[in-house]
Amino acid sequence: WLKKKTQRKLPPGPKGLPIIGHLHMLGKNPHQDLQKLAEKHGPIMSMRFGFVPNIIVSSPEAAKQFLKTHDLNFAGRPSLEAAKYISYEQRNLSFSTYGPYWRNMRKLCTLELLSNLKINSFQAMRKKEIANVVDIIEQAAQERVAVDISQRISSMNSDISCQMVFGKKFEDKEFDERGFKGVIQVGMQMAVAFNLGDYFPYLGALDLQGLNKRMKAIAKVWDQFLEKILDDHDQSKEPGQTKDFVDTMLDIMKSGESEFEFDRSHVKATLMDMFAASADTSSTTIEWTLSELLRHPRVMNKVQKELEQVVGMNRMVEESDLESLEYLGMVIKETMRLHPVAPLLLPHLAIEDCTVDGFFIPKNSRVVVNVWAIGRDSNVWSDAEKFLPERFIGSNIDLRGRDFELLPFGSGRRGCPGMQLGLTVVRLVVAQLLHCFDWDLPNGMQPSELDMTEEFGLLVGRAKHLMAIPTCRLQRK
Ligand code: HEM
Repeated sequence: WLKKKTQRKLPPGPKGLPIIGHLHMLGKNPHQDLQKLAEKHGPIMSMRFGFVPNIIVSSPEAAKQFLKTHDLNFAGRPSLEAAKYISYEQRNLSFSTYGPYWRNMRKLCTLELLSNLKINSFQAMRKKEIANVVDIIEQAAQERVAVDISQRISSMNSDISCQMVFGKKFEDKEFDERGFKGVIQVGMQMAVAFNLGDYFPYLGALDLQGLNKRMKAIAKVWDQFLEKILDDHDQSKEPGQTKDFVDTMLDIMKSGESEFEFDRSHVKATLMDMFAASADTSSTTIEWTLSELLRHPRVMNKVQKELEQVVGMNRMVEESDLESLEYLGMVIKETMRLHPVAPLLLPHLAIEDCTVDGFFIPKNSRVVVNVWAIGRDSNVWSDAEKFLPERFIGSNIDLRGRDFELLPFGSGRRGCPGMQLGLTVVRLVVAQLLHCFDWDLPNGMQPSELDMTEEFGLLVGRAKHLMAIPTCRLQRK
């Protein structure tokens, strides 16, 4: 047994320190630090953060091994302190452990919220929300003032997600003195904060940083809000009224016919998950796309020319136009290659011991796929650091999880179930904003001067808000 054990070859990795392992090697941007380390130690790298073994995956071939060949074994999720406190003991979809509950809940969400049929049923609502933003930007265009694109897009997406998931949108004042967005942001910040308990499990219960206490407090505010939504749905039962996602979840819960445990806490965890997973992912991708377009006026003009040809200058963009906007599709792919909003995906967990590429991967290792590093790998992409949408002309490479060199939505069992919805919103908003307006950077800033610094968090967005001055392009009737 001893011989067998010592023969097991772990993936290579840097030398760690006692107790903390390799934690000291991660700075403000872990995806960038891990990329540099992988260049030295290889695409399957072994590291230890505190007491927790991690496997860092940084090439398309290696990603394929973990997310396709051995997908089933790596479909677990680690139990993180934040997931425990703000997602009802991991009853949500994103962080639930792999098993029948996760499978059934994923099926339910796909069918009741994320299928093409459901996505299309919210088309009119999206159109209205985007038209509201276009109105506001038109006003700014008349006044020749800069628009805070980051803030506008984020709040519009939050309204779109609210209506899809909760059935209506909310005013800040309906929530707490910090406002709707404010409370969500506090929760998100705590979720990504460095939590000792995630790396030294025995310390978790001691809550030395006081983080768990603060997370419990924010979870309470969330819970009251979600309870109110469930109560409102329970009370407004008018015959013939169309059912929304909350109604459907409540019906299933009350019927008692679900094949899995399903009470109020499961409903609340899932609602919150769907909201959190859908709002900021799309808006951050839109922000990066517009940033790259402002830095590359040639590309921006080309997208606008395509819009002129496909849509014409007499009307706004409709969702039915999106499939014909081929160049726009390439621009989105190129943006997601350079700026995947979840650069390390969500952490996966090895359910059993496994051998990958001759390396032994112990059970319970966390698997981190660095799709940011893969997207910028010069062995995979020529001129990897350049923004060149034309690289996709005549190429079959797609971003839906089939091609492992481009994985902004992950791949396999745990791949993003909201991809179709996300891509619809991203393409529609970018197309509409470029069709209705020309954009200039404020204060005579040159395109090459636009700051593209990233800020690492639950998602990786721009460190600074994107500001630009609009000029009306389309005469709206
Ligand atoms: C541009 C938009 C989006 C991007 C880039 C994105 C990206 C991702 C990524 C990278 C993952 C992790 C995959 C993994 O761990 O292997 C993920 C998971 C997930 N996404 Fe998205 N996403 C987007 C939009 C959405 C939307 C609109 C929803 C709808 C509610 C959604 C729901 C989810 C859920 C529930 C999971 C967890 C799946 C599971 O663990 O089974 N996402 N997404």
